[in-house]
Amino acid sequence: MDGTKTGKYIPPHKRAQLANASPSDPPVASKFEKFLQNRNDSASVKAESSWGRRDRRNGFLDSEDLQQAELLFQQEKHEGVDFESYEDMPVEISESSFSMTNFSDCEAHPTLLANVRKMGYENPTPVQKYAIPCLFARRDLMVCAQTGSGKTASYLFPMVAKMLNDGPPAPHGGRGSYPLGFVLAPTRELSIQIHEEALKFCYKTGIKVAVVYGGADPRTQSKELERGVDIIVATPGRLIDFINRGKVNLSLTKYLILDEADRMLDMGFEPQIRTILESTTNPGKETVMCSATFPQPAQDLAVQFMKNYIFLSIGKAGSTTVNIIQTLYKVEEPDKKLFLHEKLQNLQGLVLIFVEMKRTADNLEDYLIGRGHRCASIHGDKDQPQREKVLRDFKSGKTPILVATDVAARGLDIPNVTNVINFDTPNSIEDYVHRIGRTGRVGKEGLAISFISEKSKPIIKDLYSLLLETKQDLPDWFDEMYQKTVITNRRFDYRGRPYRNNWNRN
Ligand SMILES: Nc1ncnc2c1ncn2[C@@H]1O[C@H](COP(=O)(O)OP(=O)(O)OP(=O)(O)O)[C@@H](O)[C@H]1O
Repeated sequence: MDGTKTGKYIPPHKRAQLANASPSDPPVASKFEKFLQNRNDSASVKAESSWGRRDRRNGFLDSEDLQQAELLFQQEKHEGVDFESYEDMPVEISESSFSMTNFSDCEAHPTLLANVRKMGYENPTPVQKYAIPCLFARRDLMVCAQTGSGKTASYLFPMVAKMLNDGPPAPHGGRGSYPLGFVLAPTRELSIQIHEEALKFCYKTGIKVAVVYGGADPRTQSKELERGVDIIVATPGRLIDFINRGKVNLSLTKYLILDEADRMLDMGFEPQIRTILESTTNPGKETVMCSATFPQPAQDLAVQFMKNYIFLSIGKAGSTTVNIIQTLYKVEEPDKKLFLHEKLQNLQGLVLIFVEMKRTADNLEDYLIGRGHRCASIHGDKDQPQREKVLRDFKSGKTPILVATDVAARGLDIPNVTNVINFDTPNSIEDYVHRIGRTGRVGKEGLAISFISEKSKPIIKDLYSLLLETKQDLPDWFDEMYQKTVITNRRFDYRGRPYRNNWNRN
């Protein structure tokens, strides 16, 4: 062993450096001790599981991760959480033998259970009660459960628990990261949020989590990957980038999770997802796909990547929670801005306004600021630091009104969003469900307002069914609009009679 007078090991790449050290440099031993001292000051915490032992820092944990998790624990506020409304929801599960009542019912490491308590989770939510035991049984799972019902924990908790129970894998000898698990999400902001959740579940366990997404400096992300990461949260494009550059290798990956799976499998993302899933070669891999909406074409595609999977649906698939009051206003396009300005006078709390185009987001932001509102906007043309700042200011209430395109429609969990406004109606009912799901989360109440105009036609039929199903009040004018749309859409056979199929569908 090459070492110093004190017998301490010096890695080869440091030896030349030390040989050239100037006389004013402190002696090697004190330099090393200083390093240890600093490390002990900032991260004197050792991992509480066998995952720490293989750590290059002799089991000491990454101080930044610890500090971030501690900060996140402090921000946890679960007062007012009321899952009663979820309790009598119909549960559809393809195999009925899986359910649990408490987090401690399953074989979970004490550190993980302590983390769950620190997060303020007293009992599992309905989706967690069914999904967690399925995943402990090492089955593939397709989950469809309402927005804000706790799907993130339903896959993170069992993944971390199984990793802790199995212990770290044998050293692979390769360069870069060989993650045991990954979570893919469609937007950068959602990846950041899932990473923060994962940091809390992994607190003090020694399991290293990282997030990689587009728009951020790839060098910082790359350095982190080089040091070795156990769970990667990622947007698909950036992950593929790192796979191609040899920074990530998925040959050991066992836990494959697609959040917002229907979005990930639609035309925009499907080729990237295929590339990623096909580079996972571990025969023991387990796949989870989840979303609040899972239309049949997406399910048909999802099954291509799953084996012997369980299907779990809580509440009516693709529907919204009854905690959201949905209100419609008939407003013609030129009047929408003024109408919005007036509506905003009476709304409290955080208000999220959805528009269809980036340009509209900018225009509307300017208009509302001009009218004295504290407002910002978020969309795909803003650079990433700007996007993150805008979201931080919104969450903190500094700018309580946020105009957004669909980049903010899925997954974002922002407490106190009391109102969602569809300034422009979305193109599909799935987008509508995700958008309004930014309010009324974890059993809280929320209000969703939609401006309906001539341009809303493509969604009228599905919206009508959804509103009926969720027992919302339907204004007469909307009923008429629906009837008209149905009649216009009816097709006729050569004798001028409507097709039977259309009659049934309508
Ligand atoms: N068991 C629990 N007890 C209390 N709060 C919980 C529990 N599980 C999750 N939560 C909280 O519920 C909120 C919503 O959870 P989450 O974001 O996972 O919902 P989701 O189902 O993924 O929603 P979406 O479909 O919109 O992505 C989060 O703030 C989370 O911390």
